[in-house]
Amino acid sequence: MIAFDNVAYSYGGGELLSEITLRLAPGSFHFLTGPSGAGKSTFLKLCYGDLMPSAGRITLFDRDLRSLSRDDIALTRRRIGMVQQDCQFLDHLPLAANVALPLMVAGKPTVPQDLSDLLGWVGLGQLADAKPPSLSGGERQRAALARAIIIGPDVVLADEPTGNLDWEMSLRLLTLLVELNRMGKTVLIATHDLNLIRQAKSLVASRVLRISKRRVQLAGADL
Ligand SMILES: Nc1ncnc2c1ncn2[C@@H]1O[C@H](COP(=O)(O)OP(=O)(O)OP(=O)(O)O)[C@@H](O)[C@H]1O
Repeated sequence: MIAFDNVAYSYGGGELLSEITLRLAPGSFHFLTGPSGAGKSTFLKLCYGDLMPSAGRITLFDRDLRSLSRDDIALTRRRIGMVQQDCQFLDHLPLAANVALPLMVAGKPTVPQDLSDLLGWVGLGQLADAKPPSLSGGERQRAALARAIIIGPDVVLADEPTGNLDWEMSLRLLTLLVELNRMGKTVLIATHDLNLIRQAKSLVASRVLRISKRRVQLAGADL
């Protein structure tokens, strides 16, 4: 689904990520952890085709990222839902319109019942008409998740989705991501919150990737 073969990445100075070889299998659930500045967001951007590797090969849905045109990358991204660290919204549009935006961009119709079901699923049914500035951090994150999945991606990438949330809201968000995984979606969550990772172990069979010394490796049972 997403495969890295001996991938390296550099923003121009020394290598930030080196010799990364891994596969995210369909239906798998991964955490990505590591200290601040280790390259978690960078890794997700590589998975999203937002950055090109400096060396090695990234394959998205069996196609080499380098061989994809801009249009191909845009199409490929419809199969990958990304929840950004600082989820941005169009503040003048109601929440429902913000969540439905990817459909509009993709030239697909918005089915009101589907949109309403999705907002209900993330617990924002009552806030469909609210403007983004009035939302709490947890509401924004759940809105960002709804927006990331409205187009029906196969993969969901989430960058520190619980970064500013209290524990109860973090668990709620984690539960939604676990439910998505049970629906068959491949999930990758970048987080420095080891408690969240420990909590997830009772909910889902997950693997933990850790960035250490520029490499991405499977973490052991020492978390
Ligand atoms: N566009 C960029 N240009 C140059 N350097 C960058 C750029 N984006 C990130 N970096 C640097 O790359 C390193 C890794 O950043 P990244 O955001 O991927 O780390 P992270 O593990 O997600 O950190 P955090 O947990 O703090 O979000 C940092 O030192 C950062 O300053």
